[in-house]
Amino acid sequence: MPKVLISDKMDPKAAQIFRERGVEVDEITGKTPEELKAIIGQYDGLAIRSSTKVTKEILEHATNLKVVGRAGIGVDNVDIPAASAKGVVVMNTPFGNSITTAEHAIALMFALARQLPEADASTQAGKWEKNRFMGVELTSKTLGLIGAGNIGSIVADRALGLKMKVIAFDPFLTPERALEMGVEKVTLDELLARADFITLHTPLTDQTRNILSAEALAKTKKGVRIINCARGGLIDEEALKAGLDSGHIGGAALDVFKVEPAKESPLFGTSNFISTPHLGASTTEAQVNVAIQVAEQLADYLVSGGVTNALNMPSLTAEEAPKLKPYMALAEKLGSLVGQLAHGAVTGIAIEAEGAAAALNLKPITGAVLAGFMRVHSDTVNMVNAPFLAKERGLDVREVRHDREGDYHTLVRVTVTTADGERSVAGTLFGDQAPRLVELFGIKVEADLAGPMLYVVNEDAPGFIGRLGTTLGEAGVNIGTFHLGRRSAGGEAVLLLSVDEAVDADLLAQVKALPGVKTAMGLVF
Ligand SMILES: NC(=O)C1=CN([C@@H]2O[C@H](COP(=O)(O)OP(=O)(O)OC[C@H]3O[C@@H](n4cnc5c(N)ncnc54)[C@H](O)[C@@H]3O)[C@@H](O)[C@H]2O)C=CC1
Ligand SMILES: O=C(O)C(=O)COP(=O)(O)O
Repeated sequence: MPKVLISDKMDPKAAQIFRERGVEVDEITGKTPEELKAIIGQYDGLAIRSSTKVTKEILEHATNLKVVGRAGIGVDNVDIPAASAKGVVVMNTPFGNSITTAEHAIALMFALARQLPEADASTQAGKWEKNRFMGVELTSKTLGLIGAGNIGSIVADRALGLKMKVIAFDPFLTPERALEMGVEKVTLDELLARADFITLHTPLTDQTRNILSAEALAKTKKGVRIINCARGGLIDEEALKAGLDSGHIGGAALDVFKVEPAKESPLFGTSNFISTPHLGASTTEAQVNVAIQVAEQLADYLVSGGVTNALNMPSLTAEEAPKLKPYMALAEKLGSLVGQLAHGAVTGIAIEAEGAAAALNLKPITGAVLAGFMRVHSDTVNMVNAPFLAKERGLDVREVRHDREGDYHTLVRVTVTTADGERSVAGTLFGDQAPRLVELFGIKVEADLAGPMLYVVNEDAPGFIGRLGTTLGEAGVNIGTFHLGRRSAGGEAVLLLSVDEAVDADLLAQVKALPGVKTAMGLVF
């Protein structure tokens, strides 16, 4: 039974779903990295929010880990390249808390416009300072969105309802989408110069880090009010403090900080500064949504192989997974076969699908071919990290679908390109389930690729099979299955034998010495 650790506070629905889906679950929150390292080895899955930092060191100790699920959106607390390199799938729940977070941004905008927290504190202190708190109206003001994705567009929708003018800076925002959203697409400098309120809704990446730098803040309109419900590293906090102190910045509301938990900050106590402790996603509705989603997604992956919302792997629905499973087994065997047989550096690999296979999602099939191909040289390769490793090695990977009907109702062909040219193998599924090799380097064969095997290429001549059988028999090697194919009578023949134990170097040398043998190799599947 797969075992999952919930390491951050999560709605109880998550644990309930895991149990209902046959996944064992432990809820252990608030662990230090050292404590987490000590226990993470027991788990197949890890469900987190933003507190747990899934670092390279943690992943090194996660010997059984297959999947990390983020109950929320931002995954800057997960070292995705390290997870990919280890073959761990990373998933998030991209929509579950977006409305809630957008509402928090709007709430903070109102709070800034009317200085609600300071007015509240003063009133409750018995001061009744009616003349101290003069606010601004939102109607007709310009709201500048930095980042117009899911949350940014909900914020835009709400702001338009408040009769604000919305302008947006997002390099990936198309003019059509801007039109549909009812916002004006602008450059960052234009946004800085025109916005009365600025709200940030981008992930934290190398491009967005410090996007509101001291220099950018200096370009803003005097009196601008800034809201950040995205990530702390997007704003230079010291420059923000200086801007608030000088009065150039009229107000700032931060839900997120560069260092969290933010127990101290030069910003605390500054006039017109409001803060909340990363509460953007903290509503009952959003937490139920993300808890259900993350548990369903992790359970799907661990129980049936379904992949949803993965950041480092193509999606595969829980319905598709059982259909694709035998294809992935076939693909992995074909990848392994070409990996074991290829001589010299492989520069390209093509995956072709014919018949029923052509209608399938090819990404997982390609991942399985690459995993089989590269596992020949490394034990730690799987479907998740194989495409990344292939890219790292500069392997040119191609996927081709053919409409044509071939000899088989379904066929997957894998062709590798080496300095010596192209070589291909092809396989089908018998009864839609059992992987079978049907073609090897242009020769028709029919073989089950399983366990230790012996591969022999020889000149087709009478008596050869007998001599080979005797050689193996004398060495005490039992033959399980025997598959033969040849280009033409008397031409090149290929033999694939499954053997009960791997053929050792001595025996291989004897086989190679038999008359007519061109190549002989031991294979393992
Ligand atoms: N405070 C909180 O509790 C929460 C914070 N968040 C944060 O909000 C962020 C945004 O979430 P979503 O809108 O769902 O993500 P999203 O992926 O739908 O949208 C992000 C947008 O940022 C844009 N973007 C990327 N690089 C950019 C750049 N250099 N300049 C301008 N725009 C850029 C993208 O094109 C995209 O449209 C998340 O990454 C997360 O960090 C999300 C949920 C809760
Ligand atoms: O979903 C996100 O990106 C968030 O920042 C929410 O964080 P949390 O789950 O509340 O720790």
